[in-house]
Amino acid sequence: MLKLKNISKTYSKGTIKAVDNIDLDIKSGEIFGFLGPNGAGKTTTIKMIVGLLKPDTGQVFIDNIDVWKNSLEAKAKISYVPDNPEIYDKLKGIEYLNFISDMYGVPKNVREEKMNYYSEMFNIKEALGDIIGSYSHGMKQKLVLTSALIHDPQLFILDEPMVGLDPKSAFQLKEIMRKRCDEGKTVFFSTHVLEVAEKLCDRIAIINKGKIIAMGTMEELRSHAEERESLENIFLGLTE
Ligand SMILES: Nc1ncnc2c1ncn2[C@@H]1O[C@H](COP(=O)(O)OP(=O)(O)OP(=O)(O)O)[C@@H](O)[C@H]1O
Repeated sequence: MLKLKNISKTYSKGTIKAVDNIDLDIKSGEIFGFLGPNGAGKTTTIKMIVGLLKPDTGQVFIDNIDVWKNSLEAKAKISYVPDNPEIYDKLKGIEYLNFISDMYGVPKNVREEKMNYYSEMFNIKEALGDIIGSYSHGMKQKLVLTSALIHDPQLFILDEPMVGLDPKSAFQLKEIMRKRCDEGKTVFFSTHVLEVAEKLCDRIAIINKGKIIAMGTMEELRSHAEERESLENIFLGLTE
């Protein structure tokens, strides 16, 4: 469903190598966690996947479509929730949801059903008539999550999704992620919360200094880590 082939990205005229020749192959129905310390290259990788940053080298395929050659076709299959919900402060919540639904061509009856369902679940339904500028950080994040789920993407990409969510919303989001994968859809997310990755993910990749240094199921990661048991220990051992 998602394939990265030898992608690299440098910043500051090549002086900072943020992502260094990485490969990933994520299947439909997988929930895949992308872990790494601060500055490891997670956000840069995600931005290359969703078409916001052009890789210096390499290719990204979503459902066998090259993101940088057929970007509209590829983007129609995904939703992206960034780590910082910077959205149009002057719009009302409902206007933003309709705008995103229009972009994805979601029919009126379908969008209404999804908007109701997710905005009720995330407890923001009452606020949809207010302008986004009046929302808290968590409410903006929940609005972005709602908007990202309206067109029922085949690939759901989230950058640090648990940050800023209250425990109930974080629980609900984890349930949504798991359910989507059970339906054969794919979830790719970055996180610093190792317990979430450990409990939720089918597979995990650990990135450090732009390179993938470990990848596999929890079992596979454990088998390479001798007596180290928790993901926290494996992570600390690999990235120290
Ligand atoms: N716009 C930019 N200009 C220059 N350097 C950048 C830029 N964006 C990121 N970097 C650098 O690229 C490297 C990777 O950054 P990136 O944001 O991808 O890491 P990250 O794993 O998402 O980190 P964090 O967990 O702190 O969000 C870091 O060294 C960072 O300082």
